[in-house]
Amino acid sequence: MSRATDRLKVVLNHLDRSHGAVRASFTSAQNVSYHHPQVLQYTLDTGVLTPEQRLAYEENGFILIRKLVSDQDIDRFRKEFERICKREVKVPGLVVMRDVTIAKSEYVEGEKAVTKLQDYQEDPELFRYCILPQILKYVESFTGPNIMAMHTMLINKPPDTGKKTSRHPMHQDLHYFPFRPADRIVCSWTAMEKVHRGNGCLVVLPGSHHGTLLEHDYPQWEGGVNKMYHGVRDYDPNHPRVHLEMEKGDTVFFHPLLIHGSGMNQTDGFRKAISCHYASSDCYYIDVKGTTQEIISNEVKELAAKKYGVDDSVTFQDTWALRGRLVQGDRTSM
Ligand SMILES: CCCCCCCCCCCCCC(=O)SCCNC(=O)CCNC(=O)[C@H](O)C(C)(C)COP(=O)(O)OP(=O)(O)OC[C@H]1O[C@@H](n2cnc3c(N)ncnc32)[C@H](O)[C@@H]1OP(=O)(O)O
Ligand SMILES: Nc1ncnc2c1ncn2[C@@H]1O[C@H](COP(=O)(O)OP(=O)(O)OP(=O)(O)O)[C@@H](O)[C@H]1O
Ligand SMILES: O=C(O)CCC(=O)C(=O)O
Ligand SMILES: [Fe+2]
Ligand SMILES: [Mg+2]
Repeated sequence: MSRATDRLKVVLNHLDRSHGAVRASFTSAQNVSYHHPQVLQYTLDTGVLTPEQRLAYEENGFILIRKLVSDQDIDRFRKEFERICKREVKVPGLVVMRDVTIAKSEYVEGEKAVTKLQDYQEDPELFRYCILPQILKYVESFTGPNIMAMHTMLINKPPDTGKKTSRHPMHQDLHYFPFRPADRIVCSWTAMEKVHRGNGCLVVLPGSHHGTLLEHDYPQWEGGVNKMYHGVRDYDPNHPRVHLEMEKGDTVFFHPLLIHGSGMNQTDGFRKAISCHYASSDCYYIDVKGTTQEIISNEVKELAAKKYGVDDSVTFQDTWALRGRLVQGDRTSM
C-alpha cells in the first residue's frame, strides 16, 4: 500500500465519524500543496458507499456490486432484446450492430446476427435499466444528484468466428465523450448472465483512471476490427490486469478513464450485458479539435449524418446532447 493510500485511510476513518466536517477542513487545507492530488477526488459523500468502497474506487477506478439487478428485470431486458432482433418493435434512434465478420453475410438472422444495440434510450422497456433506483443510488455517489443517462448499450458478444473480432480492445470510454469533468462520469455495466474468462468478461487495469486520456486507434488485428472499436495505442503490458468474472445481475461501476476491454468469446453462447454511461448534468461540453479525440469525433459525425440525414452543422457535442436523457434532478448544463 502506498503512502497516499494510507493517508486516504486516515481521512476515511475521520469521515466515517464526522462526515462533511473533515472534508471541509481538507478542502481549505488544499492551499498547502500536497504532492498527491486532492483526496477523495472520485467519489462523493452521499451515505451510500461505505468508506471501504470509496477507498476501493479511489484506488482502483471500479467497484463491483453483487446481485444489484434482479433476475426478473434481466429476463425482461432479454425478452425486449429478442423482440428487437425479431423486428417486432422498432425503436427510434437505435443502432443495431452486427459483428464485422458477419456484416456482409445474408444468412444470419435474428439475435445471432446482433453484436450490440446502441442508443436504446427511446425503448421504455430497456431504458428501465437506466432508471432502476438501486443503480441510480450508486451512480449519485459519482455524479452527484443531477444525473443524465448519456449512452446506452446492450452488448451481445457473439461466439468468435475464429477471427478474434469478438474481442473489444483495451480502451478508455472518455475517448468517445466530449464532456467533462471525467470524475463526474461513470459507467454502470450489468452482467445478464454468468460472464467469465471463457466468454469474454471485462478485463480492467486497476488504477489506470489515475492517468490521462491516451491516444486511441484501430488495433492492428489481422482478422479485422469492429467499427469504432478503438484501442489505447500504447499501454503498459505489464500493468496488472483483473478479469471481472460476474454472475447474472452483478454490476460494475467504473470511471471513464479506466482502461478496460474484453476478451474473445470462446463459447458457443452469446454473452450479454447491459450498460449505461451516466454524467452529472452539471458537466460541460468541450471542443475536441486538435486533441486525440478529433478522429473519433469525425467518425461519429459522419455516422450521425448518415443516420439522421443531418448536415455538417450538427456537432459531435450535439450528437450527445440529442441522445442524453435526464434521469434524476435538473438538467442544468448538459
Ligand atoms: C449518433 C451516432 C451514433 C454513434 C455514436 C457512437 C459513440 C460510441 C460511444 C461508445 C463508448 C463505448 C465504446 C464503444 O462501444 S466503441 C464501439 C461503438 N461502436 C459503434 O458505435 C458502432 C455502432 N454501429 C454502427 O454504427 C453500424 O452498425 C455500422 C456503421 C458499423 C454499420 O452500419 P449498418 O449496420 O447500417 O450496416 P450497413 O449494412 O449499412 O453497412 C455499411 C457498411 O458498414 C460495414 N459494417 C457493418 N458492420 C460493421 C462492423 N461491425 N464493423 C465494421 N464495419 C461494419 C458494412 O460491411 C458496410 O461496409 P461496405 O460494404 O460499405 O464496405
Ligand atoms: N493484440 C492485442 N492488442 C490489443 N489488445 C488486445 C490484444 N489481444 C487481446 N487484447 C485485449 O486484451 C483483453 C483480454 O483479451 P484476451 O482475449 O487476450 O483475454 P485474456 O485476458 O488474455 O484471457 P485468456 O488468456 O484466457 O485468452 C481484451 O480487451 C482484448 O481485446
Ligand atoms: O461488454 C464489453 O465487452 C465491453 C464493451 C465496452 O467496454 C464498451 O462498449 O465500451
Ligand atoms: Fe468501454
Ligand atoms: Mg489472451
